[in-house]
Amino acid sequence: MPPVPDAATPADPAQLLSALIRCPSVTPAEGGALALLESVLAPAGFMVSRPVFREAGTPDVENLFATIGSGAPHLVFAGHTDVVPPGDPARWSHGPFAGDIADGFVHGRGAVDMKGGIAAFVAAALGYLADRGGAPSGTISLLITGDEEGPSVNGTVKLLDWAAKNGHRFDAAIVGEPTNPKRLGDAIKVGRRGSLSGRITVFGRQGHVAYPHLAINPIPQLTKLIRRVTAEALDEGSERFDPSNLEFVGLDVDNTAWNVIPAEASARFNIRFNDQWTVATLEAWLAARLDEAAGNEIAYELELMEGASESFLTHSAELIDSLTNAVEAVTGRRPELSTSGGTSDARFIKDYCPVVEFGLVGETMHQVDERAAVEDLVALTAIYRRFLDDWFG
Ligand SMILES: N[C@@H](CCC[C@H](NC(=O)CCC(=O)O)C(=O)O)C(=O)O
Ligand SMILES: [Zn+2]
Ligand SMILES: [Zn+2]
Repeated sequence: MPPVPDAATPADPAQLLSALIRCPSVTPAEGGALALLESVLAPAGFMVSRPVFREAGTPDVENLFATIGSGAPHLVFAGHTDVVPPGDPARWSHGPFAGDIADGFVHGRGAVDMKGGIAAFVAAALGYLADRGGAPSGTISLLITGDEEGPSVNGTVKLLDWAAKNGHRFDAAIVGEPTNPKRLGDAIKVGRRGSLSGRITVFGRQGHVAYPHLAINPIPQLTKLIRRVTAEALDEGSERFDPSNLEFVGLDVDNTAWNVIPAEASARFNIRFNDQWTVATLEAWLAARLDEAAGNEIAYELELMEGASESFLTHSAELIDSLTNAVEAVTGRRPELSTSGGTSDARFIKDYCPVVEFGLVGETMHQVDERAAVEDLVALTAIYRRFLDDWFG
């Protein structure tokens, strides 16, 4: 088994990642991952807090905030130690929580999403501090949650509020999510599309399938509504964002019988939307089309779920240029400034300071045989280190 990294020396990112993978931190379990980070950060002089956040109806979640130095500039590295479940371990070439280092890769769940990003920024920060006699010329903080892959209720959103209440003001943030599609240096994320989930429920009248004139079947009515809202594209994209897309993700009819017309049918959807929309304009767009299709004939309800996020774009040229230059200096490639893909905890951080995202190559994230190239971990550490030297320079 690979050794736990030596806390007294700047961490080797591959060894640190291997040790983190051996902590089975499937959301919402802490799995030892935050304790391991604390054991590496505290001896280096970081003040480490481990707040636990709670909310009715959601699991309690452990989080970590570590900070060193004082005053401005205040840089925060952000990320999550929770991971998605591995599925059947027998399908993996290396145990999902074994942390094997073999064939030039660190193997295991979370290798790229995103314990690898954390290992690299911890190694970079420890190296930077060691070279500066233990103190930054400003403040470096680490904001790590155990609730990114889950409901995202007891994680970054509450940790940011906690940090603000404890007097921390950030000037810039880097999230270590895997942002590169194919090769390290492909892309920095400088914004994210918004996300809105909702449900359309059609109310019919339950009845016997042999006597349909005495019932109202909500299923064909629901399909009419679905057809209407999927009949046209939301948009064709904008200057900085991909097109918005609306996807139906579930159909729910509470009926196990073969001879009963059900009373209700509902469809769940998620919309990923660009800067041409807000949650409010999307609601109006949906309502107009649903009303038109429903007329007086279909009784329906549109519900929008809590936790929607608006799109955002980071405008800080200082932050984007510094990171771009660091990526180019190490990889020889100038990264695309991207807003594609899913959302991330940057959607919460952007309310506190400019935020950009850069991490490993995301190709194997959430897959069986997730793995990070050791070479990429070393290069990512060098990129973060270069950024630190430049930012605090
Ligand atoms: N479960 C949470 C957050 C879901 C975040 C998730 N993000 C990714 O998959 C990242 C992929 C990428 O970087 O493109 C998502 O977009 O659904 C919630 O729903 O609140
Ligand atoms: Zn992630
Ligand atoms: Zn993920």
